Amino acid sequence: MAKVGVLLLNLGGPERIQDVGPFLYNLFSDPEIIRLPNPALQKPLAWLISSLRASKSQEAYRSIGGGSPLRRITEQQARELQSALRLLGIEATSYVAMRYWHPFTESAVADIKADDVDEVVVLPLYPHFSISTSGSSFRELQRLRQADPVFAALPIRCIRSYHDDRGYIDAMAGLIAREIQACPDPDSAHVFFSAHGVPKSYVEEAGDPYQGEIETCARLIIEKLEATLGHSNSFTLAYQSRVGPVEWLKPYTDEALAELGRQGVKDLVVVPISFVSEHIETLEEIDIEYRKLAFESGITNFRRVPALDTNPAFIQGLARLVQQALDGPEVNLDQAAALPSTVKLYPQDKWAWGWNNSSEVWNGRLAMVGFSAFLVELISGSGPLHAIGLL
Ligand SMILES: C=CC1=C(C)c2cc3[nH]c(cc4nc(cc5[nH]c(cc1n2)c(C)c5CCC(=O)O)C(CCC(=O)O)=C4C)c(C)c3C=C
Ligand SMILES: [Fe+2]
Ligand SMILES: [Fe+2]
Repeated sequence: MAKVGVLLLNLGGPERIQDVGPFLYNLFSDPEIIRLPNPALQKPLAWLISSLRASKSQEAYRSIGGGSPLRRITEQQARELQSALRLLGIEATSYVAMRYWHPFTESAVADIKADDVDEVVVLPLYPHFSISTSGSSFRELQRLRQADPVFAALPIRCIRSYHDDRGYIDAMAGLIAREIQACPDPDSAHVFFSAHGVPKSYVEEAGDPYQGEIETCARLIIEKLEATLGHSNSFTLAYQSRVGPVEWLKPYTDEALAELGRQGVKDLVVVPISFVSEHIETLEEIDIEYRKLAFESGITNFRRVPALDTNPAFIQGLARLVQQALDGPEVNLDQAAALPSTVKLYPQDKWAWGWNNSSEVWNGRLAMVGFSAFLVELISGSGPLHAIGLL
């Protein structure tokens, strides 16, 4: 029987307070997270942003016990999935590959090679594809495959996303239905989907399918809820966890909560939709920050639906996805990371006079260089602005 390696992809999280700075540096070093026109600026800017953000992030991780539970939960999911697959008669071993913290993707690949597996199924723990999450991990794996002929020779089947998969949708609807039924008047409970946001330009310029997949998923969950409960609940979809000054997908969760409060909504069932594990954004941002905001806005009953974690229906659904992938054709990493070909990835490099795409790009590049030099001078305390007395 073939030995199957199931490679679970996730983001990773700092396990101790002292890991927060280096974890943030790894995250912001990724061009799929901050898209800069000039790669030479990536590392200095990552250092700068991680240094500036570290204390705020550390405070958030302190409030949930001093570190992220993501590794522990992902490893539990991996063990349970492995058992479910073995019950289906598949000789599977699961491996965890985190993008920005331990266990890193390289170490998962080293384990796969050491175990002599015959083929690999790549399964992101992100049901919805985004350039910034599954896309980034697929590309990281592609780099490792290109550098390693032994890994490159292994047949690979990638699962790109499963936002509309029955197993996943039904597991989510099951958890949400329990919270709706616990409300004093289940018919009038308002279902509030809060998805992790991404910058709007990812969707509108780079063609990230993320927003479309989130919207489809929310609709399918609502349909399943109606079929299960026999009544329809009103719902909102909003986006949380915005970072930085650019515009992200809207509506923003905080603004949408305040609006529902103004409209007189009292019972709210909050669904963390893009996350399959508890982590900082559910335990701190939703449970502490948004709960407080909701109460201040007049919402009196704030029920947060738990993340799927090792929910048996969810794990069964993942096992079926792996089984289907094994029965289907090979899907390589390029196919899994592909975006629609008609979209603008980066504006053209060609120089042209006038107020056009090219001049906008060059203005942006010059502004970025100037801004970075300014920040470096601000931190180092010396440079041309100090020399002429402006700083
Ligand atoms: C669907 C899930 C996620 C998307 C999409 C996503 C995009 C994205 N995230 C940042 C910035 C940060 N993310 C951070 C942590 C973090 N993000 C996700 C998931 C998605 N991110 C997870 C699972 C985690 C780990 C949480 C944990 O428990 O440790 C952080 C660090 C935490 C903080 O300081 O807030 C940052 C920063 C961007 C910029 C982005 C899209 C471009
Ligand atoms: Fe994130
Ligand atoms: Fe956050």
